[in-house]
Amino acid sequence: MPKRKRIGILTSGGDCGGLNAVTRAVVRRARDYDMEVFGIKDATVGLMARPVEAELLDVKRVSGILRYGGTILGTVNKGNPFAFPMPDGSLADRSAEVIEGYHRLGLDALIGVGGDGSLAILRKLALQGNWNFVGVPKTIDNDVGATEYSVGFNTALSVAVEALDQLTYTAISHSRVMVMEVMGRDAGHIAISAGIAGGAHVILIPEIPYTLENVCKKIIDRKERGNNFSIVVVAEAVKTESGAPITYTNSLGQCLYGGIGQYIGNEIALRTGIETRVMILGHLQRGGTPSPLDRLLGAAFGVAAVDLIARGQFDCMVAWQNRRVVAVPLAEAVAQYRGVEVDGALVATAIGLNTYVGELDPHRFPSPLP
Ligand SMILES: Nc1ncnc2c1ncn2[C@@H]1O[C@H](COP(=O)(O)OP(=O)(O)OP(=O)(O)O)[C@@H](O)[C@H]1O
Ligand SMILES: O=P(O)(O)OC[C@H]1O[C@](O)(CO)[C@@H](O)[C@@H]1O
Ligand SMILES: [Mg+2]
Repeated sequence: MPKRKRIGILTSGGDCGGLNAVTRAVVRRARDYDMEVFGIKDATVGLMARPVEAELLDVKRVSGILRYGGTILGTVNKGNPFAFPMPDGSLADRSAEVIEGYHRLGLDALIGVGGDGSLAILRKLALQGNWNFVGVPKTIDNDVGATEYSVGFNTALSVAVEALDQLTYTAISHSRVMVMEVMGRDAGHIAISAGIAGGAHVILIPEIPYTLENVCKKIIDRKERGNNFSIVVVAEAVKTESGAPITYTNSLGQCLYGGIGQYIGNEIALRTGIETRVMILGHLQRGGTPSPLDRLLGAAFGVAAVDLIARGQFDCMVAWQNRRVVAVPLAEAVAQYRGVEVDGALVATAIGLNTYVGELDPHRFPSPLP
């Protein structure tokens, strides 16, 4: 009897809604091809461990998990195997151990569910180690190239909009400005989408420069027109007006985003005299019940990823384009960082709503229409 094909699946980078929907779909689809599936624990960390940390997944094991937040497989967003932090503080190239982990497990192919950072690392490992690799894009940041949507973005967006709705009530009751800082790493996708859907009056994203003068002018104009409150959404990677990034280093020496909301809030209060409060939405955006759309996307991507393996199509990523799942070369997906399109429909929509989104050509009259 021919040996059953053995495939692995791992999730890497920050967790997000919909990861378990991918895992479940992979296991269910693999059954159709009589492939066995190993779930690798904590991404490259599981492949580096000896014995390799992985569990055989069957349909029963993944039953019901599409409702759960997080990932049953565990994940990492630190410890790049090409520059792995060692106990003595040095960085070591441990890629060979990770590569060997794939072969020790006897895999015929691997599905890596990751964001831009993870997919770039996994592709490098795959090329170096002769892995048969298929990528699935996931990240709340929605910044993976070549796909309109990544798994997890929609859940984060729902959380952010719900938060904005709640902040609006308290802003109105107290006649305040509320500033909400959202995640997104170096892109403003969560901010622009949540800002529009949550009715924000100012949306600041890293892709568009702004002036504090015009942020405050918008808020004062609203007050003069009888609006006692304003809502500001700011993406974590927005810089100060003079272009300085705001990050902090925690006690483990990790450099993280966080704090631009406070900077913007302080400046608004100082310049307008209006009481202002700031909220950092933080990791709430990553968790919680996956939205229906992320479950759908995760399911479609999981099924398609196994189909690609069955067809022997590797070094590619499943992507959502024009209402379909397609396979794109992984090189293409990781080559282009996908920020918010300054000339795109969402920025045009925000401008059409008279939202301040930064300093764009005042003579342009953009429309969401092409
Ligand atoms: N073992 C690992 N596997 C993959 N990426 C890792 C690993 N360890 C550390 N990283 C780092 O994590 C970063 C992942 O970047 P990032 O946090 O953007 O994650 P991602 O995969 O893009 O997903 P997300 O953006 O949703 O967290 C990479 O830049 C890489 O340096
Ligand atoms: O979980 P950590 O390490 O704090 O990472 C936070 C980062 O991860 C993300 O949630 C996903 O990339 C970013 O939006 C955020 O900057
Ligand atoms: Mg990323």
